[in-house]
Amino acid sequence: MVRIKICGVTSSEDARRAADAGADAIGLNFYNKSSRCVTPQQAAAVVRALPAFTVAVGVFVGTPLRQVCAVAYQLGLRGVQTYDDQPPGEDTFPFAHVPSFRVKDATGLEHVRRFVDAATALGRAPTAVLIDSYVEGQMGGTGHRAPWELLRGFDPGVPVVLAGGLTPENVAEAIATVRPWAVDVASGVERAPGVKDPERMLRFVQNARSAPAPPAT
Ligand SMILES: O=C(O)c1ccccc1N[C@@H]1O[C@H](COP(=O)(O)O)[C@@H](O)[C@H]1O
Repeated sequence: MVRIKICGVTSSEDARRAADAGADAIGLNFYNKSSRCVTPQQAAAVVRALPAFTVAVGVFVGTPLRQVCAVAYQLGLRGVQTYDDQPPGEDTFPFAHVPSFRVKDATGLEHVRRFVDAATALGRAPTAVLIDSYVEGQMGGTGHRAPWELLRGFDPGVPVVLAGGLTPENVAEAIATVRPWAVDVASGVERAPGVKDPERMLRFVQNARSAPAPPAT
């Protein structure tokens, strides 16, 4: 069954609704240029509101490893989603690590493969890789689709999380095309920037669950 992360949750109400809708994970965005950015204090309230079996993942852009780890420990995050081009240097992330890539063409996918190979050779294979669309000057949360056709059959050696422009309307087709391990959505289930729409979250989860199962991992 495909895993589902609803990203950019900014309130306890939205966290509970995402969990009630059936999401496996919610994302807390600490990137200060995002309309979905939360402070660690706001994030703590959101994490407290989650039921026991729904995990929280932190989204960090350009944040030093030490700071990422401090926030993740403090909040009890299950995973960290990062946007750095290099595998973590000296230390292994003591969390599920999901490096994220904005991909526009085959060269971009080759870069992902090389990243995973290099990290694996160092004994630091990521838990999964997230593939998003490439939009000049923006790191994520763009509402633009990733190149699904290019991603058909893409196997970097670790599970793939598909993100970028997913909606309740297109998620089943995206899963059927790419067969990702998980899907991740931010803007596609919002009614305003940073505010989730309960009905869209529910339909997103239902439609994702009705799509063909991804390969077993
Ligand atoms: O959501 C953001 O504002 C954001 C900012 C910087 C990095 C990542 C961000 N979000 C991630 O982007 C994907 C795709 O977003 P969308 O569904 O196309 O709106 C989202 O799932 C987050 O993981």
